[in-house]
Amino acid sequence: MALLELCDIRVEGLSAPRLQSINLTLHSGQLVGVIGANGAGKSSLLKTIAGLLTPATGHVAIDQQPMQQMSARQKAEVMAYLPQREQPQWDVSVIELIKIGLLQHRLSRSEQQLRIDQVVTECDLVDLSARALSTLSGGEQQRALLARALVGQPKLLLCDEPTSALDINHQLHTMQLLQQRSGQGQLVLCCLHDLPLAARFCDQLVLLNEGKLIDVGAPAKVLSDANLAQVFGIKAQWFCEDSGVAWLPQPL
Ligand SMILES: Nc1ncnc2c1ncn2[C@@H]1O[C@H](COP(=O)(O)OP(=O)(O)OP(=O)(O)O)[C@@H](O)[C@H]1O
Repeated sequence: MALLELCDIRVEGLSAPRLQSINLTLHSGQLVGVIGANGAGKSSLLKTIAGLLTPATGHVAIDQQPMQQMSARQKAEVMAYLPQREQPQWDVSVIELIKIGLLQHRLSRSEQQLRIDQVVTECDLVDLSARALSTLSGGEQQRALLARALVGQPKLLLCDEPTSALDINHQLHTMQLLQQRSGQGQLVLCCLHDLPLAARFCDQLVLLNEGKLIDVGAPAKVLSDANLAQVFGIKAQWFCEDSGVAWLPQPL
């Protein structure tokens, strides 16, 4: 059964629609990469699913339930959203930030502590947990914000460029973590600019261009020569091993 359904979504922009004619059905237990050039509509798609942008037409359903009919608590229980950029409003500590991710969840104190300890370890925050957010580097803040999104173990996890500020070790670790979460049954949807990373870790890719859905499917299918040329204006040589994927991109 589909966890997420988008039906004929259109989101208006200033001079052109940010999203148009988007139809998409995704199932639980998948890590899905959203790819496309700057301005393609990736963040707009995640914001629409998160309920932060209201479509002019169409609807979003999560677990068969139209999102417009869901209360704030229901939404918080079922999904978490990691924005592309977030300037934390309060200079809380890492632990206090992570606890915000549990506010709408009814859990015992011991279960809360278990979940917090788990994400602190998973996001490599053990030595940073008492630090105020303002004292962290950009990548450390990104890991703290990811921990806040992970801690509620939502059915639907929306991550907008979760690896953009991370060093290579933390990029790999974060993608493995997201893959692990999808393996446990969550649907993880994440915007990525790093196409080899997307090809290596994602079960499916969603390719957007100028607000339209161009292709959906396995990375090998979506990262075709024709799609790379049309959307990014590049050609690429790919090197695929069991241990990973690399590429040599060139402008057309
Ligand atoms: N607040 C806004 N109001 C109007 N238009 C917007 C707004 N934010 C973004 N847009 C426009 O919507 C389109 C899609 O933007 P979006 O941020 O979704 O792209 P993106 O694929 O996430 O890009 P990037 O890779 O640069 O993050 C772009 O044309 C952008 O200029």
